[in-house]
Amino acid sequence: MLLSATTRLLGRGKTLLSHPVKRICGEMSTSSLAGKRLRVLVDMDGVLADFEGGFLKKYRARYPAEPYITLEDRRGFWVSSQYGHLRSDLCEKAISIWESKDFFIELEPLPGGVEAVKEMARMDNTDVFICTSPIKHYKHCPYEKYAWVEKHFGHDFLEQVILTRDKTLISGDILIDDKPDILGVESNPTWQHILFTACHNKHQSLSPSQRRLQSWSDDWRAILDSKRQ
Ligand SMILES: Cc1cn([C@H]2C[C@H](OP(=O)(O)O)[C@@H](CO)O2)c(=O)[nH]c1=O
Ligand SMILES: [Mg+2]
Repeated sequence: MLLSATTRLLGRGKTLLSHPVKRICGEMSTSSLAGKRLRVLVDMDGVLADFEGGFLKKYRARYPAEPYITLEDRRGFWVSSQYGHLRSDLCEKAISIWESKDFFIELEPLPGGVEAVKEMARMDNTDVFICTSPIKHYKHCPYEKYAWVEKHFGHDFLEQVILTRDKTLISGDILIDDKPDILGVESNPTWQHILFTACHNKHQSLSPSQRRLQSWSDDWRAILDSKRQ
C-alpha cells in the first residue's frame, strides 16, 4: 500500500533511489563530508564589467561639448559626485548615462575576468557567485545585469547571480569588489573584502582587513588558496 502510493507520487518507473530529489540529497551529503567548500563572491561593475570605461564613452558621445574627467583623474567611488564637483549640473548628466537603456548590457568585459570566474567555477570545492547591486532606477538595470551574465557566461550561470543592495547580508569567504567601503546592516560580514583595483580606488590605502587584487592578471588563485582550510 505504502509502496504503491509512493510509486504514484514519484511516477511510473521511478524508485526512491533513482528519483532526482533523492540523488540531489545524496550528492549534498557526500560533498559536505568531503570538507569545507570555499565560497567566492565576485562583484560585477568595476570587476567583471567596465562601468567606468563604458560611462566615459557614452557620456562623451551624448554631451560632446561638456567637460569630462579622464580615467586617470577619477577619484572616489561615485562618478556623479566627482562630476557634480566639476560643475553642479554635470551630476544629473552623469546619472542620465547609467539610467539609459542598454548602458549595462553594452558594458565591455574587463580583461581576464570572465575567464577567471569560469575557471573558479570549475575548481574543486569552490562555489562562485556574482554578487552585484542594481541601481534604484530599475527599468533597465536588473534585466540587463542578468542578460550580461547570460551573454558572457551562458544561461546556466544565471543560477549563480545574487542581486542585492546590501552585500553585508550575503555570506561568503571572500568578496572581490572595487568599492572601498562595503557597508550595510550587518556590521560583521562573513567575507573578507578583496579590493579590486579600479581607476577610482588605486590611490586609496587599504583598511587592515582588506587585500588588493590589482587585476585579473594578478594572482587570484593564491588569494583563494590562502582562504582554504
Ligand atoms: C552610480 C555608480 C554605480 N556603480 C555601480 C556599482 C553597482 O554595481 P556592482 O555592485 O556590480 O559593482 C551598481 C549600482 O550602484 O553600479 C559604480 O560602479 N559607480 C557609480 O558611480
Ligand atoms: Mg563594483
